Amino acid sequence: MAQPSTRFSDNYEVKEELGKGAFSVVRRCVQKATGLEFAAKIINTKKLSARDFQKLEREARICRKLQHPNIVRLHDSIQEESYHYLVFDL
Ligand SMILES: Nc1ncnc2c1ncn2[C@@H]1O[C@H](COP(=O)(O)OP(=O)(O)OP(=O)(O)O)[C@@H](O)[C@H]1O
Repeated sequence: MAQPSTRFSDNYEVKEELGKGAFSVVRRCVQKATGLEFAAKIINTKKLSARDFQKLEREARICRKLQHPNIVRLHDSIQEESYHYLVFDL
């Protein structure tokens, strides 16, 4: 049987909480391969309605396109079984 995907925890070490959003917790994380630090916005997708889930996908799609010195860059976007991880520059 296929193992559930653990792409986030395989690749990042989760550290302290940096802040909270309406549907998310933002935590500092360290990319294991590089030692680089990022801010991971961790969203419990089990609590989201279908509409909210669409909004989350839209947010990720838009963030991926944004390139501006005053806007944090979306580095990675990972969907696992119960959580979605948006990995931003810290
Ligand atoms: N890239 C980052 N670096 C450092 N801290 C961050 C970063 N992103 C978010 N935070 C912290 O997390 C808090 C919540 O993040 P953000 O404002 O993105 O959430 P939100 O848009 O309110 O959330 P939601 O999408 O759940 O409604 C911020 O106020 C800030 O303290």
